[in-house]
Amino acid sequence: MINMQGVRKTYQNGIQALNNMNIHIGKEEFVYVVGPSGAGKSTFIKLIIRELKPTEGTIYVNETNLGELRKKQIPYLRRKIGVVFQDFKLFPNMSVFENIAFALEVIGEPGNRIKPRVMEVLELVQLKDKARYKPRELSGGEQQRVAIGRAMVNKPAILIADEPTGNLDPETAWSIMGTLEDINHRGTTVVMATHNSHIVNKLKKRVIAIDSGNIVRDEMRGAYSYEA
Ligand SMILES: Nc1ncnc2c1ncn2[C@@H]1O[C@H](COP(=O)(O)OP(=O)(O)OP(=O)(O)O)[C@@H](O)[C@H]1O
Repeated sequence: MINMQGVRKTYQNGIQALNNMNIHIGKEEFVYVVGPSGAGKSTFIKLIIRELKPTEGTIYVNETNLGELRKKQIPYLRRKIGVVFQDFKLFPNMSVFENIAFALEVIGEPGNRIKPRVMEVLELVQLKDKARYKPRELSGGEQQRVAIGRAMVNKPAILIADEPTGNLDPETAWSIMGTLEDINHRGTTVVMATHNSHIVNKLKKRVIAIDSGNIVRDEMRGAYSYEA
């Protein structure tokens, strides 16, 4: 599903963000990526979604070698990967429905298929009754669920979440985790970068710990840190 071999990323300013990453994430796994600020977590995620190219090494996502991907093929990769961020990144002037539908419109989905699929997704993220609301009329947790809905509308094989609970209170964060678990149980691989030690330690999953650009720990049902 996601395979990195000998991946190194050095930014133009000379900072080596990742050194020799070797990792395999299989189908339907749920993985936390943890590590201190500046460890390389976002760089790892940006490489998977092909926002960045590695300086060295090979990355496969869904059997696609990203190094052989041409620029115009990137949108096809992005359909296989849903992405959610800490700050939701919703369109403020569009309703919940329109925010989700937009992801289908840009890939040229026929109009008659859009409404039924958006309704399915609203059901998945439990926002059917808020379809006409604008993002500013929603709580942070609801906004994050819209972002998750938008990420899932193309039925991607992989959902990447970069600090998805970062702006949410603890209770809302747990409800978002419930949504992510549900998505994972339905067959989507979930990769979540997080600083939320409470969630990682309570809701046990595979933990990949990165520090100074290296994988320092990779454990099934791992903890946030060694001490935890
Ligand atoms: N565009 C960039 N140009 C230069 N250096 C960068 C760039 N983006 C990140 N870095 C550097 O690369 C290293 C890894 O950064 P990265 O954002 O991947 O860390 P992170 O683990 O996601 O941190 P955080 O938890 O704070 O989000 C850091 O030293 C950072 O300063």
